[in-house]
Amino acid sequence: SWGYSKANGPYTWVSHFPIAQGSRQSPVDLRSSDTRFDAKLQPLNYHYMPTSSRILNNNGFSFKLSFDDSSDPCVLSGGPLDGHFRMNQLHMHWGCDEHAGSEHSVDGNTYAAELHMVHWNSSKYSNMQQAVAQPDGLAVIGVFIQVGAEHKELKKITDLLPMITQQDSKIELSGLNPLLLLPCSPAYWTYLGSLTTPPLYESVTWIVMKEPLSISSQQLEAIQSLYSLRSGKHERLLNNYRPPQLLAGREIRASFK
Ligand SMILES: O=C(Nc1cc(S(=O)(=O)[N+](=O)[O-])cc([N+](=O)[O-])c1O)Nc1c(F)c(F)c(F)c(F)c1F
Ligand SMILES: [Zn+2]
Repeated sequence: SWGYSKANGPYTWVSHFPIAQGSRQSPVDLRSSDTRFDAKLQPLNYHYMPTSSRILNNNGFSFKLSFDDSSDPCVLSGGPLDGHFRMNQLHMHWGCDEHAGSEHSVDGNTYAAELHMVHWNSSKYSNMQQAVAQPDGLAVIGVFIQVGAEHKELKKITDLLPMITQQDSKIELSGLNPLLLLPCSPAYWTYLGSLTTPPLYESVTWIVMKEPLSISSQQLEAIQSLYSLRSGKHERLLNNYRPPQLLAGREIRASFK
């Protein structure tokens, strides 16, 4: 199946997922020459509260936190969005060194990692599975991550990663507050794009926060070590980020000047 190695990585995905060459693929380079300040963009509106979740090592080389979105859900609205979007899960993309690992880039600059908070359109659809392939089905908040001071809230996740190094292992985590995973500044870019992993559905309204979060180098190592521990031997570390795709005439709007 697909992955991130030479044999099954991003440049091979088109053979099983032809939409990989579609006209609204993600990620993209957020080039200032392609972005336009849009004064009509509303502020983002989060109704996020501490919630219970489960961390799953979903394929041996990444992890995702699934939220129980049946009880009091974490809901996103405002910004470029019509209606309410319920948070379904969050996960990360990263690389081998601290200067590459994010999926989006800013004028060609990449960060150590990128956090994705995946929400589905609960105003129009009844569950994630129904929404995931619809053009207005998903909203994903992307948050850049750089190495610096330790991040207390992300520590609740990075401290648990050594316990889920085996594929399909999972662990409960309650009391994570997604609000604390967002940067202080409300500034964001938004554009219409896709999932960045197969099946690459063109169903995502992307909202990429301008201000990065900082995590400690120990926290980044805990994230990066998820892969090498799985294979037992100290294999080359993994990159699980897709390279930038063609903007193909799309506009990127900025909520800030
Ligand atoms: O865990 C993942 N889940 C996931 C990703 C996206 S996404 O990355 O396409 N996205 O849009 O954020 C969208 C949805 N979704 O439900 O919509 C997802 O469930 N994907 C994932 C993965 F399977 C890997 F093998 C890997 F190495 C990695 F880094 C990953 F991020
Ligand atoms: Zn992602």
